[in-house]
Amino acid sequence: MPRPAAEHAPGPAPAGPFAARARGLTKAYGAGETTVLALDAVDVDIARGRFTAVMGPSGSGKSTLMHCLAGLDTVSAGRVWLGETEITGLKDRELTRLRRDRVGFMFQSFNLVPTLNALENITLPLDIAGRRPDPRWLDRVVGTLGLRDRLGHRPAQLSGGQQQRVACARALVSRPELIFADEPTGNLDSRAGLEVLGFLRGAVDDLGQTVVMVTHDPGAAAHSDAVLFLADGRIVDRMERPTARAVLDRMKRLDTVRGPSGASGPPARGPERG
Ligand SMILES: Nc1ncnc2c1ncn2[C@@H]1O[C@H](COP(=O)(O)OP(=O)(O)OP(=O)(O)O)[C@@H](O)[C@H]1O
Repeated sequence: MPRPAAEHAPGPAPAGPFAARARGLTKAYGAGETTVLALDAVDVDIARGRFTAVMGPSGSGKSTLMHCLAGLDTVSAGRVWLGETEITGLKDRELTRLRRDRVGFMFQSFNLVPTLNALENITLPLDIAGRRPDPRWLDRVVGTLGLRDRLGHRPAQLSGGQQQRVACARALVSRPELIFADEPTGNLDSRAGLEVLGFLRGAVDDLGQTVVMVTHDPGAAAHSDAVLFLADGRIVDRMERPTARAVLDRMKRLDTVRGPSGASGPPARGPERG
């Protein structure tokens, strides 16, 4: 097993245009016989300015990977960098600041504040940080997401798709280096889901953002530039320029190899690159 993060002095990131990186990332939950190894020495590079999807069977470690890369969860061993900054070993306060300044989050439940209107929800993370939004960027995000005429509405007055777009704008407004989206289309009908995927795609293509999206949906993954496949806490494959068909086929093979018990995964193919 790699050395625990606490034994490393934070160091510079391995070279490369990466928004996030991990080496030997290991996460175990529980202790003794009930230990669950959610991530098993994962090496991963998240390329800057690209849309990466993370797929895998239920329990394969997708959310854990995202949470550890985003500094929302501690690691059991290994090292994680956000941009050039190693986050393993950072103190809570430094980590909170780094997350606030450099990472945006979108979750399946949109986590909008019901008593605030759309604009207030969008700017809330900046308000909390005591920062003012850049008006030109805010205008561009709101325009790109088609929210201009909805800014005064409260969440209850918006459709599911519009609420998710507000959550998307909130993730974008601080111009984060990296946006993590956990099943962002999970609660939406297919039309609204497509809309949100289109906006995430646009955030990458038009606004130059980096997006990492966890999804179960091959159709959603097909909007990404590359898909990482997880099984039993390991990255077992990746696919460039995915199509829904190819992703579906790959997922079926993953499920077949794992078998119904999920006890054995396909052989790991070594460190993930680029
Ligand atoms: N807080 C926790 N305590 C104990 N075990 C946990 C905890 N969180 C996750 N796990 C376990 O770690 C493993 C990976 O969980 P994770 O949520 O990352 O999987 P996932 O691929 O995102 O699953 P799903 O697709 O079902 O959301 C699972 O076996 C899960 O039961």
